[in-house]
Amino acid sequence: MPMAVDFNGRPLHFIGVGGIGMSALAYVLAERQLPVSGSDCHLTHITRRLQEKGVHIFWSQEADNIAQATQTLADDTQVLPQVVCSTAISPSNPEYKAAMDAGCPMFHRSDILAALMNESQGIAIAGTHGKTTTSSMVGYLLLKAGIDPSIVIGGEVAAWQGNAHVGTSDYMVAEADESDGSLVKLSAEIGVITNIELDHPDHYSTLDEVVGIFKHFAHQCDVVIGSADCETVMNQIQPNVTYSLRPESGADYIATDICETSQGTTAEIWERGQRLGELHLAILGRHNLSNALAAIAVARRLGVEFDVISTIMATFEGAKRRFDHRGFHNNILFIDDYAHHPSEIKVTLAAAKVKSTESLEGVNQRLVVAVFQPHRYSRITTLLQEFSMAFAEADQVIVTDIYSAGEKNPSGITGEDVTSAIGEHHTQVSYAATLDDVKAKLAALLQPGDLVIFLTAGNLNQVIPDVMDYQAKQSEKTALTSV
Ligand SMILES: CC(=O)N[C@H]1[C@@H](OP(=O)(O)OP(=O)(O)OC[C@H]2O[C@@H](n3ccc(=O)[nH]c3=O)[C@H](O)[C@@H]2O)O[C@H](CO)[C@@H](O)[C@@H]1O[C@H](C)C(=O)O
Ligand SMILES: Nc1ncnc2c1ncn2[C@@H]1O[C@H](COP(=O)(O)OP(=O)(O)OP(=O)(O)O)[C@@H](O)[C@H]1O
Ligand SMILES: C[C@H](N)C(=O)O
Repeated sequence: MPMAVDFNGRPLHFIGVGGIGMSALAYVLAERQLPVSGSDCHLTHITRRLQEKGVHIFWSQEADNIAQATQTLADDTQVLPQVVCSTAISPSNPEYKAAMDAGCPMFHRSDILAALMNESQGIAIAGTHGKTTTSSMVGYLLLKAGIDPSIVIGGEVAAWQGNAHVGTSDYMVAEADESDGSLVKLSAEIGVITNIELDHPDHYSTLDEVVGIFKHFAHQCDVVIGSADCETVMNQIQPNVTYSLRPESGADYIATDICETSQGTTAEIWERGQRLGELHLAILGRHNLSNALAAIAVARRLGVEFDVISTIMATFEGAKRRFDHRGFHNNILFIDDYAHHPSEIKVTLAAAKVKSTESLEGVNQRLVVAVFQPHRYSRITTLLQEFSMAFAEADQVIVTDIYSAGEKNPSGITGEDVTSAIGEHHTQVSYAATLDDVKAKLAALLQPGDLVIFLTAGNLNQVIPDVMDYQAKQSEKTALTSV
């Protein structure tokens, strides 16, 4: 029987504490005044936020951190920390090895999440795509509706200034990640499954293996809410409650009269054949209307009236890096999006196309320029054909080299291979290997009126401030010369 996590005062030490999932858990436990420490090979605003919460952050990741994280009690008793690891931490990591050698109780991130969920009324949001967005919507909806759940998700939301919130109710809204198979450790009163596809060939060889994990998770949920627009969810999971963008689906929750504009999406929402009312979303994309239907189904299960739901959802601004408006300079709109799978790229470029219909004074043509940073050699190698056909809605495509995400590259695949594959189906595609090459290419390419969307789960979005700054200067030059 694996050792239970001790939340009664024994120290916890997170290796990879800056991770988007790890940091959310560290935040919640630090908020509970537990002794929490951690290390990460990258110190960011996320580790700084933890430090402000009282988490002891080590400046580097090394074996000695374990001894330093060990507490010495009054009678000189040494209390070894409970060590929590991200999947990103390999067994060769020096701090991991030191913890093992010292005999520390070892846990995975998912063990901590499962323990927190087990002591809560758990609402777990799973699915290959849309977990962060949907869990953000559910958290926001319940928070603003006065239910005040705790929230631990894989993205940052302005409403709670980050990826975690400690609520006053027994409810906990959690993003349930399937990427490493640890989803099977989670159980919940309500489970949501948005869709099921192969996205992590680093862990799964076939779609069937992915389905098996979701089935295991679904059996551990009292109620499963699933998308009727995903055949695999419907055929393999048979959710108790369904939602769909297709009225003919017969789903429990459907959206009709869908109207997408550059300012947002409206739809009529129905619950088991009864009209609930009109929904307006400020965030674009049919995929986000689908995510919103899942959130509505959760809120209705908790007894929230639809007029409250629609009022709150109209003010939801989304999660960072998900169709995230970064700025508007020289009549060019800059959007940052986390899409890193062909299905995600398709739905996001469709939303970008709608956004580009927004009329701009003095501009008669608006091009969608997609800058794509392929993510994980394993994903690109396995899904290259699907990636090659995912960019039809973009007018121009720039492809960078592949973001490794810590992976090795046994197939030797490169960003140039991705560029060539997309080029089989798209005439306006080019390669910009490095972030500096991207800046140079955009300086030459972008025109007033363009909408440039950065598709990245890696570090490509680091270029956005410089690119916007360049365009702002261009705008000033134009203004001066036109005087
Ligand atoms: C690897 C993994 O399982 N990552 C998943 C996990 O986050 P977390 O466990 O926090 O992982 P990280 O965000 O990837 O962040 C990992 C952190 O670990 C540091 N590091 C990494 C290596 C090392 O040697 N030393 C070291 O310190 C590194 O700097 C980073 O801050 O849970 C999140 C919430 O569900 C997922 O979104 C996330 O990405 C899944 C896959 C996806 O969405 O598909
Ligand atoms: N329901 C959906 N179907 C398809 N794509 C979606 C959906 N929702 C969001 N996306 C796209 O996927 C990207 C990632 O969304 P999000 O972070 O919410 O999903 P996730 O499941 O947490 O992702 P991951 O686990 O891969 O990090 C978004 O930026 C958007 O491009
Ligand atoms: C983006 C996703 N977290 C991955 O690591 O593949």
